[in-house]
Amino acid sequence: MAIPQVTITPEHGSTLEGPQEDCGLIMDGTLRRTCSSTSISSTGSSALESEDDLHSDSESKSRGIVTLEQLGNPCEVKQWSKLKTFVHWPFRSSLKKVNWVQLAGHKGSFKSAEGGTILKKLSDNERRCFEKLQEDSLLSFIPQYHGVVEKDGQCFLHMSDLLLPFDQPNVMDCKMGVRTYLEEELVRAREHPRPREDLYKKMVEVDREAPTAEEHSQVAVTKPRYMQWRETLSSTHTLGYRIEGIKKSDGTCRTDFKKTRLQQDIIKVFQDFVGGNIDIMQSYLSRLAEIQLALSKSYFFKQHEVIGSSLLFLHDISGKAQVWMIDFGKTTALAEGQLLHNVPWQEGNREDGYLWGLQNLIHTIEAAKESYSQNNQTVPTPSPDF
Ligand SMILES: Nc1ncnc2c1ncn2[C@@H]1O[C@H](COP(=O)(O)OP(=O)(O)OP(=O)(O)O)[C@@H](O)[C@H]1O
Ligand SMILES: O=P(O)(O)O[C@@H]1[C@H](O)[C@H](O)[C@@H](OP(=O)(O)O)[C@H](OP(=O)(O)O)[C@H]1O
Repeated sequence: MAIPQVTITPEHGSTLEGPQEDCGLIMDGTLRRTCSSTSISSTGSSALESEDDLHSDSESKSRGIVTLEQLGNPCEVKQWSKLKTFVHWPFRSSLKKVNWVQLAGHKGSFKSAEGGTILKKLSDNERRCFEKLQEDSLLSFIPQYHGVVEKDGQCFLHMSDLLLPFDQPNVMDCKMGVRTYLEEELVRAREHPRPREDLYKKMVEVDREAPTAEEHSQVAVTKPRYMQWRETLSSTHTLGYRIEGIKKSDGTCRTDFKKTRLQQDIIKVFQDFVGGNIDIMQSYLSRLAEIQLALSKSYFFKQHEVIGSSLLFLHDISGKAQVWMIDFGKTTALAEGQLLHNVPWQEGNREDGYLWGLQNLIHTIEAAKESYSQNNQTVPTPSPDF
């Protein structure tokens, strides 16, 4: 059976503000990570699966509202702890389509499953993280994990859909840390540079002057070079986090944050995201404080270089607001030692600046809350008696 294709469609009523990226494209459903291509050597702690397998110039990123095809039957869902081997997923031939929001990541990575769950293309590295996290203090802050399912040689991580409890959710993806590439990607690019034309194109789309003369002549840049450029252009370097995308309940979605770097600009974006709702800002702050506490207790966190992971913010009109930790595809175990996550990165120390970024993110939201309250203080109406 052919792998179902995923189609991105603009949701009814969506308006495209500013330079939108990709909202409304037909996605290439080609599987990037198959069971075989994702297997990492048994000795490997490496999160860097063969770079050639992991990307192709024809693939692109998902930015917005997607329609997921629905696979499977909830009866087959098994708890991860009971799962000894991959579950063979009972794909059905009649597939329903489900509207969903995917603000970042690779196109075609997700499928919908029944019972409020989703399937994400397997990366063995992410699977290992989910398995280890089942025993960790971070468990309450990650999607519920139901194991790996397999069909026709293609494997998926099965997890809860965090959008499910929300009615027309507002969603924001914040990529955490001061660095978005693994140290091993850097080493590899140095040893075997593989300049990429697609990354060059993405770079000149934003800034024609960004590539060096050599890169211009090659019409290509290496991935670490591209990733470092993205980090300095956005707030990743200066604040330790960056906004990747926002989808609001009115259907609008924005992913044009590549140049959003200054705290004052992020504050405006955040205030707009929450519609100036102070209670929601406070709920987000409380949840981030809980995450901060859980991180301080987490054995997993101390032991892993957390790269490219995001905090997913969700709220809706009912006032419900949650933050979840997602995307452990590039979260890599240390062979020895522990990380602090709040000291500067120098090549070799594997620090990722996650905690520093989280602290800055909390400060930014506090500042957003304060400035909103100051600017919108209700002046008491003078009593007619005076
Ligand atoms: N469990 C979930 N529930 C709801 N939405 C999710 C969930 N996991 C991911 N998403 C959505 O999908 C998007 C991409 O997720 P994720 O970062 O895990 O994908 P990825 O392909 O690993 O990304 P990247 O290529 O940047 O590493 C998120 O921004 C979010 O909108
Ligand atoms: O956000 P942009 O500007 O589109 O750039 C992409 C982004 O940094 C992704 O995180 C990265 O995937 P990984 O995190 O999986 O490395 C991807 O690399 P890729 O093209 O090699 O997939 C980049 O192209």
